[in-house]
Amino acid sequence: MKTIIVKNNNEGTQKAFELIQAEMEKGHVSTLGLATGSTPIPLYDKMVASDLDFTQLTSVNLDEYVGLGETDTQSYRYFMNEHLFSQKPFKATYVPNGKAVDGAAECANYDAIIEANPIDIQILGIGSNAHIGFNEPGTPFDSTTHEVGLTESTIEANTRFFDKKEDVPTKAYSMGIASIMKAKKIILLAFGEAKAEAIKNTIDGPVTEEAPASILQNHDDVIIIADEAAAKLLNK
Ligand SMILES: N[C@@H]1[C@@H](O)[C@H](O)[C@@H](COP(=O)(O)O)O[C@@H]1O
Repeated sequence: MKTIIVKNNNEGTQKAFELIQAEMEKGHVSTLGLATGSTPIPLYDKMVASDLDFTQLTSVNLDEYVGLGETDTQSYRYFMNEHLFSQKPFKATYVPNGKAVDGAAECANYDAIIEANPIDIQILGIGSNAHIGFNEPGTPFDSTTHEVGLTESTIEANTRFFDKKEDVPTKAYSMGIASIMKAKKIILLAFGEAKAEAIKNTIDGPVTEEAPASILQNHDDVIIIADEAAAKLLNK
């Protein structure tokens, strides 16, 4: 696990962009694993502003709210279309279908998509309880795509994107931890003090299902880019 501590979000975003660009220039990227949340927005802005060509690449996103579809402005599909895909076309883009009628079939279908499109670089944010994707504390490390009941703290944290808390979906489909771990390279971004405890548990803590991101200690190509605020509790 490599940790890069940067001054701020701007510097961290630039680093992440350069890493992606370098891998693309080496011809190492066919599939990008993408994340939502506010953290990667500046990275997507940079990708949009760049002259990188994604038309030969496939993207696979981590998660989607159960019940929300492409036209719902809070869906992760809408988010990705808005921030990236409508401006930088990809060959194919995958996000779990929140409107699927048969949840189990949707999860199996998404696993098949991940299998057919091995992820070369996975971008991750992190929840304040160290969740990755929507894999909340307690999620088995051997999980594949599954339906998740969101924790109160995650619902609370995501309320800012909705008019009111009651509008936040209580369930989501998420790529599992085992699937995330199969990505060849993982870049996790963490900015701001609200992520400090999660980053400490991820890097310095034991590998435990109580801190889902701690499993990344067992992956051989993980780069954590944290700003000083998110890194402030780390052992020196
Ligand atoms: N499912 C997403 C995660 O993928 C994301 O990492 C997290 C943190 O979001 P933010 O980057 O806005 O802090 O939010 C949601 O829970």
